Amino acid sequence: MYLKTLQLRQFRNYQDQKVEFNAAKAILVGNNAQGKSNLLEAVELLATLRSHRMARDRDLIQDGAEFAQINASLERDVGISDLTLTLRRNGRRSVAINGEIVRRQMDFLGVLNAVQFSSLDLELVRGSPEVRRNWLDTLLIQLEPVYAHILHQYNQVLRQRNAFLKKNQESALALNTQNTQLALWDAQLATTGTRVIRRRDRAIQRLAPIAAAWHASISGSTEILEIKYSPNIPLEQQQPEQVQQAFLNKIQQRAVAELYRGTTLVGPHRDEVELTINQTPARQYGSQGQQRTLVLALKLAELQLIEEVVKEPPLLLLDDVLAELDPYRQNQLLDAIQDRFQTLITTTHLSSFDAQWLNSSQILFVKAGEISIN
Ligand SMILES: Nc1ncnc2c1ncn2[C@@H]1O[C@H](COP(=O)(O)OP(=O)(O)OP(=O)(O)O)[C@@H](O)[C@H]1O
Repeated sequence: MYLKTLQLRQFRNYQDQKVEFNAAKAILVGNNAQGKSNLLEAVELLATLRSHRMARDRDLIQDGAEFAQINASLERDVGISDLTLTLRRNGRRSVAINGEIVRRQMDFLGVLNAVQFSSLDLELVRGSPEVRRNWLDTLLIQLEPVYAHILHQYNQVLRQRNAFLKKNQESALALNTQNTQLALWDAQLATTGTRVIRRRDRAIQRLAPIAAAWHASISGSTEILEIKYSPNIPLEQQQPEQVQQAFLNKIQQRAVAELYRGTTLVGPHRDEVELTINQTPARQYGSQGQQRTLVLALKLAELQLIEEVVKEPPLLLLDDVLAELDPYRQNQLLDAIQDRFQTLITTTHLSSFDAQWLNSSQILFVKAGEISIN
């Protein structure tokens, strides 16, 4: 797939800016805080309707404006699509394809695919389990757009169940585990949660061998990367009914603690994705360089897996990471990309690129929310 044009209106520090991409690689160069990452964030939003910066919609809208709009023209094997995402201060969003409003967001997801790689991704190794869950969820949204709906349903049930537990936490009418209202929430939590768990499991099963192969190739086979999905609900059985039963059993076991703490302690909101290198947890393993190798392997695996599933190469968004990789890892990445994946790269200095790369790239200068070609 190929992003031909991108237009940003009242988005972050862009007033109204249109960019036409004319090469498989575009390098966005500029000082800090000029709007380079903002542009990549706009593409990421079109791909996933999420921002890895965890921004709220009102942060994405230009200060003082009521709405922001991102518009893109995307070429795929099936033809050209025109994508529009409108963000409003009240949080309401609308999406359109070829000028027609799309009612369900999941019908918009999956048109544009992109893998984002920024220095924040080192948090995949060092950060909390929530960082890894968000990463996996964002990947899944692109592999199976219906997952966005499934996850939304689970989170809704979780919020309502939590509110119920909280409300009754100190109630004089001590809530007991036989409560019928609670039993209804339990059943819904188990049904929606099972859908989340099974999809996360399938995605990791497909991603893990690809990431391990990349990691072996970059590390010269001296290190073995293992990625293991470690669900909060035991997943020995694969059938949905069995997973649901295991879910309900675990709720029973933790019932007293849940009532006491007034919150849901069981479910995929407590899952972990374990990353180990040579059987040692990656966060404890080795240097920053080795942790970067791991993240690079994950990103290359994401690219490959999305390409396998959607049958077209996704875009790659490299936010200020190339300079952080040593020349060997840079070359691994550049070799893998070649001209197959359209790549948008941000940097503060063109000096970190080799001449061949510079010659084959479109160079765009970013200054205070404006983009120029020289
Ligand atoms: N909602 C907003 N309205 C107006 N300006 C905004 C908004 N959100 C962010 N900005 C501005 O965008 C700029 C940050 O841009 P961005 O994060 O893209 O930086 P960058 O060019 O990638 O630089 P760096 O190399 O530091 O990452 C800041 O000047 C910030 O004030």
